[in-house]
Amino acid sequence: MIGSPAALDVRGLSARYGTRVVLRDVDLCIEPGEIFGLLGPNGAGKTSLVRAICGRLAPTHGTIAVAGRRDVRRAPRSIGLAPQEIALYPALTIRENLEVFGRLSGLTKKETNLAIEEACESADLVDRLGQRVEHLSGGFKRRVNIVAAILHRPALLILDEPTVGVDVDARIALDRIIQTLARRGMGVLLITHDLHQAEVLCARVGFLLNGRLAPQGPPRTLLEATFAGQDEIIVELAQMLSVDQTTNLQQMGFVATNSGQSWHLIGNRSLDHLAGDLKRAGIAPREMRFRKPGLDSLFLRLLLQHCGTAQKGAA
Ligand SMILES: Nc1ncnc2c1ncn2[C@@H]1O[C@H](COP(=O)(O)OP(=O)(O)OP(=O)(O)O)[C@@H](O)[C@H]1O
Repeated sequence: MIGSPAALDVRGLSARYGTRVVLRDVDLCIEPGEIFGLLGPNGAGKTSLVRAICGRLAPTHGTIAVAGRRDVRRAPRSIGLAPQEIALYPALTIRENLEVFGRLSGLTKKETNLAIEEACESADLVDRLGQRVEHLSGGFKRRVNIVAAILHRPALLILDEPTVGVDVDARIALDRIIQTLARRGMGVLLITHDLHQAEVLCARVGFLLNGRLAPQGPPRTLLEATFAGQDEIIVELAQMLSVDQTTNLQQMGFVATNSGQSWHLIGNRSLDHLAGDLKRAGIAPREMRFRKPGLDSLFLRLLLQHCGTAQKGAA
């Protein structure tokens, strides 16, 4: 892959719907064989970025190249897109579905059959080709959804929430398939709300907030730069807090997630010391634990910073 152009090279991309700016000066490069995790809250602009990459939203500024080509609409075979909604024909078998998608991608019948064998080998679907999609589990439907997107061997595979709604075993199987595809040289843009999946799978991740893609980098590097070896203390509650107790927790530096049942604090503090502070505030935790901060901790911090900036901007 040395010498191959980047699977995706986005530079200074801005885009808008009418007067509403949705992407702001986005830089994003994905090398062949690299899995990049695109993270961000609802409405951040992830779908708009995918639409721009696929040539369906015109940039106001900046450039997009897929596998070295700037005119993506003339090179649709360079991109494979597996949408979040399963886009398959339920009454057809896996093979029949894939034959339709192969032909739609512009492959001949012979090329389609070859591609089906090869892609189904990677996704461990060979023994199931005769099964009707409506009889498959959610995890297997998601596998077929991915295979349908790669029959034409795209340089860039875009996966929009590929593991949403599947159980843990199926998720692990899907993660392996994604890794296999990357090892074969595809650049993968993985859009996910599953921050644990992103941490395990992605060489680099980027946070999209209000149309800006920053920060981005390897998960470990981002976490080290933000938290510098500090611990995260998580306090789980089983009680409703009074206004005073909530204020107390916030003054100790805790922030709430999970509808106020889970409180998080970053810092090197002793559990005994904290337990004393909580007791004095009349708070009896169901559980207290330490862990190393993960991408979910970083996501929470970025969201709080973003909300703070947005509130200051509005004031
Ligand atoms: N066709 C459109 N016209 C006008 N505004 C739009 C259009 N599509 C999306 N938007 C707005 O652009 C912003 C970004 O939307 P987008 O769908 O790209 O976000 P997203 O990160 O994909 O969200 P989600 O995770 O909910 O899918 C949102 O505020 C959305 O309301």
